[in-house]
Amino acid sequence: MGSPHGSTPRGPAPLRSDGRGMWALRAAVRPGVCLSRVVRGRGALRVAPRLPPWPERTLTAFGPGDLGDLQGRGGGGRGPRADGRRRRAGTEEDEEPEGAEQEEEDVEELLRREPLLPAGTQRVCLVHPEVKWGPAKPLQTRAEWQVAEAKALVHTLDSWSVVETVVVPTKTPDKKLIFSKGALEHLTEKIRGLAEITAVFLNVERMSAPTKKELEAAWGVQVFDRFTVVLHIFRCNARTREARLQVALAELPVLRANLKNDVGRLDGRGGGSRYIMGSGESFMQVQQRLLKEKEMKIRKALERLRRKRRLLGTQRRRRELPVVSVVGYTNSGKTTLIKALTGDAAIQPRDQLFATLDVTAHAGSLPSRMTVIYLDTIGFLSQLPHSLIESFSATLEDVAHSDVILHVRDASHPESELQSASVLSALRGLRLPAPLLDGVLEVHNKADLLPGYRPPGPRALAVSALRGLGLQELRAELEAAVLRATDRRALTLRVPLAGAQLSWLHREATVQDVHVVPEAGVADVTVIISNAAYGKFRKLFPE
Ligand SMILES: Nc1nc2c(ncn2[C@@H]2O[C@H](COP(=O)(O)OP(=O)(O)OP(=O)(O)O)[C@@H](O)[C@H]2O)c(=O)[nH]1
Ligand SMILES: [Mg+2]
Repeated sequence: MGSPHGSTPRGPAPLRSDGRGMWALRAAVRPGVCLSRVVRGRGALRVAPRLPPWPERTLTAFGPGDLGDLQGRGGGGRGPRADGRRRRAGTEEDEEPEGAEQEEEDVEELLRREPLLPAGTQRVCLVHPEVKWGPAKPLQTRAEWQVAEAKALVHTLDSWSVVETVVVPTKTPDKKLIFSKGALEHLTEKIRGLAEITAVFLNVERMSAPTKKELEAAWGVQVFDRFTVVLHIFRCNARTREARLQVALAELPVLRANLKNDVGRLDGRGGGSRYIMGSGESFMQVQQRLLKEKEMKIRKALERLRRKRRLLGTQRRRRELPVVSVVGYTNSGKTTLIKALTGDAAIQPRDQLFATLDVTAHAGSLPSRMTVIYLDTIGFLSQLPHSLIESFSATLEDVAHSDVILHVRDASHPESELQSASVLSALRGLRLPAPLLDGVLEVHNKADLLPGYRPPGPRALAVSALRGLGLQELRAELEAAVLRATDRRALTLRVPLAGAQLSWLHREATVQDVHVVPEAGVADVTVIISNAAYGKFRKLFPE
C-alpha cells in the first residue's frame, strides 16, 4: 500500500495469533467518508466525512484504509455496500459469478439472526478469579486492573451495568474446575443472595461448555465469559459488512458449544439422538450440518470481500499515497491523535472500549506538504481467545501493507508497559515485514496528565493528542519515517529557470512548491523524489 517510487515490495503477511491471547481487529473504512480526489502533489486530498451514529465507546480496528473505499462505498452495515459486487465500469474487478446475488441474499439473511446474548438490560455480578500463585499467574497485571478492564467492557454495552464485584482466588482459571469446592460453595451462596442480578460475568478468557452449564445450574442465572462479552460488543458495534461477517464467524464455536449443551439436555429426556423423520440424520447431525453450511457461506462471503480489498489495494498503490497505520491498546488515544493530526472535526473519539470497530482512513499532511493516509484501527485487548483473533485476522492485512506503523501508548496508564508489551507481541504475531516492525514509531500520549514527562528511550515522543502538544515534532518524525520507508527524500533544489530541470522534476518527482527568484533567474523547487530518481537527476544535471 502506498509505496511510492519503488519501495521494497512486501508480500502478504500470513496472520497468526500471538501466544498471549492478544488480538486486534480491523474492519472496513467507515461508511459515509468521502474522498473527493486522490492525486500526487499538494492539496490533493479532501475528506468529507458523514458520521454514522457511533457507539458510545470503542476498542481498536484496522480499516482496509483503501481510498477506493472512501469513495462512499465503505461497506455494509448502514453505509453503502463493500460487498465485493461489481460497482464501477473500467476497473479491474471481476464480474460476479452466476448465483452470487442469491448467495449475497442468503448471507444477509444469516447476518440478521438473533445475537448470542439477549438484548435489554443486564445487571451483572462480575466474578474475577484472581490467580494468586502457580504457573497460571499473569506476569504483570494486577487484579484491580483486570477488574477495571472487565467493568469497562460491561459498561461499553448499553443498559448493562456491574452491580457487584467478587474477586475469588484460584490456581486454575483455565480448567473446568475454576474454583475449589469451598470457594465455589461460598461464591454460590453469595450469588444466590444477590436477588437483583440478571447474569454473572466470569472474567476468564473462555469457559468450557460443561463449566458454563454447571455454573448456570448452581447460580440460577446466565454466565458469560470474556469471549462472549467481547463478541457481543463487537456485534453491537460492527457496522460494516466485513465486521459483521467476522463476528458471525467468531460466534460459531459458541453456537457449537451451545448445541452440545442443548442436545445433552435433550438426551437427558431421551430426545437428542432421535432421527428426524425420513432424513437418516439425527437432530445433532442436522444442526451440525447447518452450522457447517453457515460457516461455508460466511467464509465465501468474506473471501469475496477480501478479493475486492486486494484489488483496491493495488489501485491505491498506484495512487501512491503513503499509509500510516495507527495502532495501540484500546483507549490509548489513537482516534484523538488522528483527529489532532488531520484536523478532521468530524472524528469523534469516545471514552469507551471498542468504539473504533470499523477501520477508517483519514488524510493529513506532513511538514513538506506530503499527504499521508492515517488508518485508525481497532484497539488491542489482552486475554482474548485465539479463535477471535483468527476470525478477524484478514482485517489486519492492511497494517502489514502500510508504510509506517505508529504505536500510540497511554503513558498515564499504570499498566502502560504491560499494554505496550501486549501490543508489540500482537504485532509480532502478524508477521509483519521486518523493516515495518523495526521502524515502529512510538508516541507516549496523554503527556498532559504527567507534567514533566520524558519518555524513556530515544525513539519515543511524548505528545498530548487532546491538548495538541508535541505534534510538530511528531509530524517531522513521521515524515522522516515515511520517506525512509518509501525510499524517498524531501529536497529543495535550486534550478535555472531556463533549463530543463523544472519540467523534468514535474515529470519524475512530486513537486510540492516552486519559489521563483527572478533576479537570479532560478527557482527553489521543493520536491519529494525517490532516491533512484534523484540519482538520475544528478547524472543528467550535475551540480
Ligand atoms: N488527558 C488526555 N486524554 C486523552 C488524550 N488523548 C485521548 N484522550 C482521551 O482518551 C479517551 C480515549 O480516546 P480515543 O482517541 O477514543 O482512544 P482510542 O485509542 O481510539 O480508543 P479505542 O478506539 O476505543 O481503541 C478519550 O476520552 C480521549 O478524550 C490526551 O492526550 N490527554
Ligand atoms: Mg478509536
